[in-house]
Amino acid sequence: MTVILRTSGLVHRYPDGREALSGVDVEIHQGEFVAIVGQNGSGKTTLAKHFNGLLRATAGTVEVAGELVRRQSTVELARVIGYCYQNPDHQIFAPTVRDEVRFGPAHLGLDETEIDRRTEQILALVDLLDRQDEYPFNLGRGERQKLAVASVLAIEPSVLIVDEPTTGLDWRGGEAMMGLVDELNRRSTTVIVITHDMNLVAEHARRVVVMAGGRKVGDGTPQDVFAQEEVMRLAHLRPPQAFRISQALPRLFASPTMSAREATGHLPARMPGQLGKR
Ligand SMILES: Nc1ncnc2c1ncn2[C@@H]1O[C@H](COP(=O)(O)OP(=O)(O)OP(=O)(O)O)[C@@H](O)[C@H]1O
Repeated sequence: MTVILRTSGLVHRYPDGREALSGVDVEIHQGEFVAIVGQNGSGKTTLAKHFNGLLRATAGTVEVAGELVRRQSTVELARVIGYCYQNPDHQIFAPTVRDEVRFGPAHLGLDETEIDRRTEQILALVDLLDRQDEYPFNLGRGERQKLAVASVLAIEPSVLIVDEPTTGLDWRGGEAMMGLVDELNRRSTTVIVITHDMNLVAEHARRVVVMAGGRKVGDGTPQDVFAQEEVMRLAHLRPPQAFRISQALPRLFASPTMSAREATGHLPARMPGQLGKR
């Protein structure tokens, strides 16, 4: 599989001296669906912002599509990497939904027919075609999030990075957003999702990179990573409930006196002498 993103010994120090990344090595292949997880401040966003050149490495290297990022212009990088920020309202600026989507391809210098073709196709994909003349801030939160993704997709990037895709959305909005992201990944877009949501990881990602204190502490399939107690402890993460139940069932059958709450790790297991005390 072709490597589309690679960091080697990536260190990032912010101007105030804080070291947010302390030597991160990661490789992402074309077509993957990767979740980057970790608690607040673990370095997820700092890492992702090196992929679109928004941040520059203090030390180490970042390569996008086989070329060092520092040798590529932001326009070149924008063709490969689409970045959707956590809050769509920080991204949206145009007077209409249509103009918002047209901006990216126009900035790339595409001709009008191609811009029109992409705009229509993508607005249809995110179900906003009949709202294209509206002021974007008249849309609901979920629709604004879809618009923010649409405006990135219009550039047809090979890699889509979505920071906390379901934050601020209700259950239906979250499902619609992740349905869209899944669909893009099926159509060969590489997807990187930055998230705290372990259910989302279990349901959608095929690989998970775990960050803690500016370092990569885990990397593997969700099943493998959730089972690594030390990694989960270092990152202060808890596997999703469905995973805990699937792990607990064999223990529950092996030890009929153990309660389901104990088996899934909700409470410490009772010591033999404490049976029946709770
Ligand atoms: N502009 C900045 N200036 C100084 N320090 C920063 C800046 N942005 C982030 N940091 C610090 O760098 C560290 C990593 O932050 P980062 O935002 O990458 O973490 P994160 O894992 O994405 O967190 P969250 O889940 O809260 O978004 C944190 O300690 C944070 O306070």
